[in-house]
Amino acid sequence: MKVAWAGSREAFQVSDRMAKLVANDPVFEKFSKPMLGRKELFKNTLRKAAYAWKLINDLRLTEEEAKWLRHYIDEPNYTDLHWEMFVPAIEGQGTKEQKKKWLPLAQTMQIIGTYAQTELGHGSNVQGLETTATFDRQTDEFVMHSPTLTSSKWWPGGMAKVATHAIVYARLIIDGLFHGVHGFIVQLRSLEDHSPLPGLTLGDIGMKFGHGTYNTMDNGVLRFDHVRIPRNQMLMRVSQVTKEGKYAQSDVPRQLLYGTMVSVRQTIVADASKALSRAVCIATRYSVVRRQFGSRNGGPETQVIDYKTQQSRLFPLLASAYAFRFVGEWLKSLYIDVKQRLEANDFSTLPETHACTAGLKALTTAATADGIEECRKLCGGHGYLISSGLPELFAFYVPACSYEGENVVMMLQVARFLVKTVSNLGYKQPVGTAAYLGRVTPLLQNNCAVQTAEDWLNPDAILEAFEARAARMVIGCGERLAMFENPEEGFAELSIDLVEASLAHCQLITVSVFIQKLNHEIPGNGVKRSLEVLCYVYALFLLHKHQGDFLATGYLTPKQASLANEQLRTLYSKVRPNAIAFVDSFNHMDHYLCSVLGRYDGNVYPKLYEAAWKDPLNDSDIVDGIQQYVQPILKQKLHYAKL
Ligand SMILES: CC/C=C\C/C=C\C/C=C\C/C=C\C=C\C(=O)SCCNC(=O)CCNC(=O)[C@H](O)C(C)(C)COP(=O)(O)OP(=O)(O)OC[C@H]1O[C@@H](n2cnc3c(N)ncnc32)[C@H](O)[C@@H]1OP(=O)(O)O
Ligand SMILES: Cc1cc2nc3c(=O)[nH]c(=O)nc-3n(C[C@H](O)[C@H](O)[C@H](O)COP(=O)(O)OP(=O)(O)OC[C@H]3O[C@@H](n4cnc5c(N)ncnc54)[C@H](O)[C@@H]3O)c2cc1C
Repeated sequence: MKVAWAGSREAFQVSDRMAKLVANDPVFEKFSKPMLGRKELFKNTLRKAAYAWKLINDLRLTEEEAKWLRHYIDEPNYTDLHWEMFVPAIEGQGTKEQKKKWLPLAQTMQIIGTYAQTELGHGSNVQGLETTATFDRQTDEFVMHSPTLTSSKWWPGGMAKVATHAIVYARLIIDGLFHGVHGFIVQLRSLEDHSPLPGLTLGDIGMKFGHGTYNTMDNGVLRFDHVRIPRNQMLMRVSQVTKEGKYAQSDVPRQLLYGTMVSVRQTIVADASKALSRAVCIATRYSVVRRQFGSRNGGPETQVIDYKTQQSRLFPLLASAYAFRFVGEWLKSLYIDVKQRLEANDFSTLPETHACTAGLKALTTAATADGIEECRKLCGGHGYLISSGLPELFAFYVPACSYEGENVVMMLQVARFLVKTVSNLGYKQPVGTAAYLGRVTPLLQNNCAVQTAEDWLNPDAILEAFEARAARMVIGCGERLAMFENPEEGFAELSIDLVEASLAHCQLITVSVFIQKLNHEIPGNGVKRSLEVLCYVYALFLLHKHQGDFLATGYLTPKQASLANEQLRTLYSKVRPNAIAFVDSFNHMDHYLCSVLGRYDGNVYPKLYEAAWKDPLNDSDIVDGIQQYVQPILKQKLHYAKL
């Protein structure tokens, strides 16, 4: 099961080796992080990042190994932006000459980059960005400027104190004419003494939600006061500006300017399963240790995992972790394919890839953020302690619902893709994840054939149910949209329904990828049979949660919906004996979990007791402030006390 989770034996070995390397190196200790102030926290992260870079070089780690190493260090920092956004932006949007000049510098970290797109006034609406890049023909330069307060770049990670360079997105102006938003490579700091270059205002945007997690990152603010950069620092794969000031667009679609976001959204989907599996591992292990009620004849109380209600909250999350792992893997292969096509100037699959990365990013991050919080509640009161590992994990994870495309905005992008697919149905056969929309007649006409709870243990029945629900919701939206004279007005008016239809489409993708994985990629019977149970749990849980959709579209009868729920209850009993094996298969080490409740050895209570004594308040019996502020209250005889 560990190999099935990792994707291959080799993938398991790489990840396992890097997890151990990090766990066994005292430099990467992280239990004390919550006690550090912001400056110490930040410096500590700089120290770890520098040490990690040394290890990567000394041990000659591969790119894959380096990624795992950074992952297990488990502290957001400037290197994330450098490797995941700055470098890919140059790779995807730079010309051959630009790549030749900038990539070697970036790949050896002689320069450190960030991705400066979002501004104080605009994040989602990229075309609304206000920073300007005005071409000056006399000097063959662009003049970068922040004309308003709201045009201040705001949020880019690593920008406040570390990055030496940034890809800055700005409106291109030539001879007073706007030519849309483009990316520019801008140097931010001196490579000698790290001071900000003239004309730039740089700073940190302030503390963020949680304590020891995202505050390790220096998210920054940046303002330009007429800063000049050479013309050849505009990323020119998509559009070019000549030294005469002529603007030209190549055959490459404009959307490629957004290509870095597609790449990172794919990574975020692949990472969702890491965060969810971590929370589920903690909650499952603790639910086996924790006992409440049910003692008979002085025997032990019931393990809380044996309560059906606990199972009904926990096991769908366990199943979701596996579903997200597999859909993340699938999306990665889709992305690798599109990347190769883009390099060869084949842009045909870009719209579908954009819809998949946007929609699955929204689906997986929302479910993971909610799932982590549910896991905290599944651990009762102790889940609220920092030492449970869950509050910090939640604080770290929850911004994923906003960054790299706010989730609702992303679902609306999926809706645009679906509406377009439906409106082209007459003359263009949909393919890939939208292929089912090419079979609308049977999907709209046939109803569910399930008659018993056992009938739900059938991948074909499940797939057809999810396809019919999505098709009916999408087609329904299409029909209602057609009633509007102005399609954009219609889209805005129906946006709530469109987001729900997009969610149905994305859930269909996750369910069908899970089934596909079982049918074609899991060898042997033992692992396959166990995963099958989780696959059914995932699908029937979604069906139960969204039964309103399935009933309202007329595909299911109330009786069939209730049979699905009956089957789900039975499935929970089948998950229970393997619950610990399922979470052990994630291969998460105690260092990575950073949770007293989720310890591999289950030794929760003594360690929880021990951890409490490490709190700085327990350094002495009488702490600073008691004599000054508490003793006087005790000693004074105040007015009301006399009455
Ligand atoms: C660094 C990360 C490391 C590891 C990952 C793990 C953890 C992450 C850790 C930390 C996070 C750190 C960094 C976070 C960074 C950021 O957040 S960077 C900023 C990200 N910003 C956004 O995501 C902005 C969201 N907005 C947009 O993407 C777009 O503007 C839009 C809302 C999608 C589209 O806007 P609009 O409606 O105005 O449309 P147009 O711009 O006119 O688009 C027209 C057509 O193009 C299609 N389109 C849009 N985007 C894309 C795309 N990316 N690829 C392909 N096609 C695209 C759009 O659908 C339209 O199509 P049409 O309808 O067919 O014409
Ligand atoms: C931790 C973190 C790290 C970040 N790192 C970076 C970085 O490195 N570089 C960078 O450039 N940016 C970064 N960002 C910024 C991030 O990309 C944006 O915050 C994100 O894209 C969301 O945009 P917004 O803040 O403008 O949200 P808004 O769009 O203002 O969202 C506010 C609300 O409006 C709704 N809304 C907006 N538009 C629509 C619409 N058309 N229809 C319906 N509802 C709508 C949204 O659903 C949401 O509920 C980071 C943000 C965070 C939190």
